[in-house]
Amino acid sequence: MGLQGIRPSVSTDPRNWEAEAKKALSANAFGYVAGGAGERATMDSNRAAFRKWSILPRMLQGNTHRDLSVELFGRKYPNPLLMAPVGVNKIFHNDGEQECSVPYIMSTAASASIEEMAAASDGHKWFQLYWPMRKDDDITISMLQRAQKAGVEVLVVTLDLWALSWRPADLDNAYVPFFLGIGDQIGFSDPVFQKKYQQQSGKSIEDDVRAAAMNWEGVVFSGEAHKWEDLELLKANWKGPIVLKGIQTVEDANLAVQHGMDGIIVDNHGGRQYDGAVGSLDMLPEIVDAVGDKLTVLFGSGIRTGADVMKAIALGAKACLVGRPIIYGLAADGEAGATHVLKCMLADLDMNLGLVGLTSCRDLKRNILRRNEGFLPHAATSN
Ligand SMILES: Cc1cc2nc3c(=O)[nH]c(=O)nc-3n(C[C@H](O)[C@H](O)[C@H](O)COP(=O)(O)O)c2cc1C
Ligand SMILES: O=C(O)C(=O)c1ccccc1
Repeated sequence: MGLQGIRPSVSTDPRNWEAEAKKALSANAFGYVAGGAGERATMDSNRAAFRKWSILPRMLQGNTHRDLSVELFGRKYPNPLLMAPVGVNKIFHNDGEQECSVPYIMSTAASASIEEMAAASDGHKWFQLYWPMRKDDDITISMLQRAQKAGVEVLVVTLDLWALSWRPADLDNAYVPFFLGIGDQIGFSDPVFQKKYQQQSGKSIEDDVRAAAMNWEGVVFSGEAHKWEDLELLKANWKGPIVLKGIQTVEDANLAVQHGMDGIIVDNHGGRQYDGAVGSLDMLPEIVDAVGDKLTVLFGSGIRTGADVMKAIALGAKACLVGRPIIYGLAADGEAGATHVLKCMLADLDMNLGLVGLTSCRDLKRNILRRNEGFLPHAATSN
């Protein structure tokens, strides 16, 4: 469209998306999406980690046509991007959850029920679990059964948010969207939760949505941590691949293998959960070296450009999760804006892959990268 003189309604430059979302959102909603834990040092490390690697471009490769497809858990995907699970989507735009050629990992904290999201999607379906404590195993099992019935193929279990972190932006704004009942639809529509809540409180959810929201948050973010052995419950109640989200060390990656997991997502929640930590991409190579031939390694946190995707895949990830950029697009222009951001990232990936001489995601190996020692070309920091 740019070549026909039509300016896009949302920028094509990944560095502008956050600012465009800021213009469109309330200060509370913007603080929630753009914010992170503590002084956001983990967020900065996530971006800086990409600058430690540079791509080696090759010429005269005859690679006019490129193939971005990848295979995950025995199924083919048209490209290596996945929409990261993102909760409370309704605070960013009324369109809430949306659909395009990139699979959407439905969040437990989504603004719609599992059944509604599944009905709106004709592609591969993934579901991300915020995992209730053992006293609420019946609710966990109910959510898994609903997801399975709705046609979900892959279960993603998020490990790094069993309690909400210290997030100064939200604390200063006194803003907790899910206490207002936003992002609680999966709980509110769950028959086992409904029954338990009625028995405990003598009330129905509609009687007092705020009280029900507090109760549901107590179920999913109780502040109590699970143990590795607890994964047996999920294995016994899920037919299909299970992927652990939030792995950042070789030790935990090895434990995921020992506990029979099918995949891991090397991801630190986009720096939203703990501060002063290592950049997610910094940990990818050694984790892939340890477990890459035993389970599927996916990557997330800090992905903004096609080059970022190339680096993560060259370092051994099979696909990449994109979080905030899609929400920024959603905020700026609803479903069209979210789709625009994804299309920009895919076009950037395709052109960049081609112009450095590659034909397919399968060509993305470590030998296309050079590690930058010492000088690092500017590490972008967030707002
Ligand atoms: C507003 C927002 C809500 C999120 N909600 C969830 C969620 O419900 N479940 C989850 O596993 N991760 C959640 N995440 C984390 C993302 O799935 C992902 O790990 C992170 O955004 C990746 O980093 P990036 O934003 O730098 O791409 C959320 C992230 C954001 C920005
Ligand atoms: O904000 C988040 O990072 C997140 O994962 C979340 C947690 C609870 C509700 C919505 C999103």
